[in-house]
Amino acid sequence: MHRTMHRVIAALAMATIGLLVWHHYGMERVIDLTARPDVRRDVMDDRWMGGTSRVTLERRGHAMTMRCQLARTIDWPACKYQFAISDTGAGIDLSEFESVTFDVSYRGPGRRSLRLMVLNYEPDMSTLDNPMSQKVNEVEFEVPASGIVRVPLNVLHTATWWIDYMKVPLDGTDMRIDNVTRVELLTGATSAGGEHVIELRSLQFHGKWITSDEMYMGLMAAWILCAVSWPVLAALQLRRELGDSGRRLALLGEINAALQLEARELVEQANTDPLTGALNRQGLRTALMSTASLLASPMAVVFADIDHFKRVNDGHGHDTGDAVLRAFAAAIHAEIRSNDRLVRWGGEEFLIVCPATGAEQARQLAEKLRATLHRAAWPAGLSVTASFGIAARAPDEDIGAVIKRADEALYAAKAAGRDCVVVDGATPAPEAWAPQPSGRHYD
Ligand SMILES: Nc1nc2c(ncn2[C@@H]2O[C@H](COP(=O)(O)OP(=O)(O)OP(=O)(O)O)[C@@H](O)[C@H]2O)c(=O)[nH]1
Repeated sequence: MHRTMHRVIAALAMATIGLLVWHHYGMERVIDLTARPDVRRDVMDDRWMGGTSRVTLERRGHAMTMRCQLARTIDWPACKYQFAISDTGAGIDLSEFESVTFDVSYRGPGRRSLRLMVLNYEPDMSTLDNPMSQKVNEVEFEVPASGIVRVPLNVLHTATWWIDYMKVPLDGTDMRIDNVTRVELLTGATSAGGEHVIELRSLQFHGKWITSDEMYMGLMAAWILCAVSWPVLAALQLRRELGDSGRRLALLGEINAALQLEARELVEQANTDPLTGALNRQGLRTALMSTASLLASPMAVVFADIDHFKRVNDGHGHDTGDAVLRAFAAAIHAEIRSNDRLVRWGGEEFLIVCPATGAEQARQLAEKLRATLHRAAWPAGLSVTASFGIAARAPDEDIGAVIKRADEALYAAKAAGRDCVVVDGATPAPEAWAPQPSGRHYD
């Protein structure tokens, strides 16, 4: 943003300098009365006022030559060029013009002077039926024998004879050239009698397309706008940046939350057996490390192993075997407490870690599970039983050692004929030798 503003200021500075130079040396607007097709050009002598001067006109292209036999037989004898711009009262605005130039040659007796009259139509005092009612602004100036004369327009003044004639109040006597309908160039007021030959090659009004005042006002407005807009733009930029960083923060928050969720899911996946949803060995390790109460005495471990599971796979296919494993884990999960942990130890072998549980309680749990398996409905109409080995943890005993003892008890249960519960170091409960349940069994 700052770079943009610097560029704007540099551009504005260059535009300012360029405009000032251009305004000073160029930007010129010219109205050429000797060339404009809508201007009627003519000459006139003083016979209409009772004088006896005589005038003739020769034209050569845009150049005009007025031959005037000036006769001083009246008070104000004169010959003149007349440039009629408008007969309707709708003239041209010369108020923004600065000067008028005459490319002229003058041959004649006495002083070489000319009078410029600029007639301004002002609706509050001028009427179309009386040409004299237009305000007469005039100035008299010396001219060389031949050359260009430049007359500044601000030396024009309202003719006193016209003010007298029109009886204009004081506040209406200011020089105005904002609605010029006629321009006249006359012989001087005191020109000597005799022949005056005046060749006029051009009569041009010069001004600028933009007045100095307009230009300075415009430049000032541009600089003020620039100065005011700087802090406003800076504030807007700041707001946009704040909004952007807010949005970035929100996005980062969302990404963070998604990553956390993903990380949680990954941890869960790493700790869970995908087939049964039970913990895997890594899951048990994590649970033991994060939940100290799991090992609080008394605690027991129950090993459960599906009997003759190989026959399920062999007889009904691996998919049915998987379904049995899922149903087995679900049946056990439904029976254990929420603070017990079910772990798939491998294959068809499961471990139940039971905190705050003694050997007898664990045995009762295993019996309950055994009965549940008997009652459960299994895929493909199968009957599924399991053998259970139990070990209770001695104070300060390593968990690995407890699991090993439970495994040995399980081995004993298998050896004892399966579908029974064996407690490590204890005589298996009488139910361990209970008769086989009815229904299909793989023996
Ligand atoms: N469908 C399926 N079978 C599995 C999976 N993991 C292990 N098994 C099978 O489980 C069977 C285990 O067989 P064994 O170790 O002989 O045990 P068993 O047939 O249950 O016999 P006992 O334990 O002595 O009653 C093997 O055939 C393994 O292929 C599993 O994820 N899905």
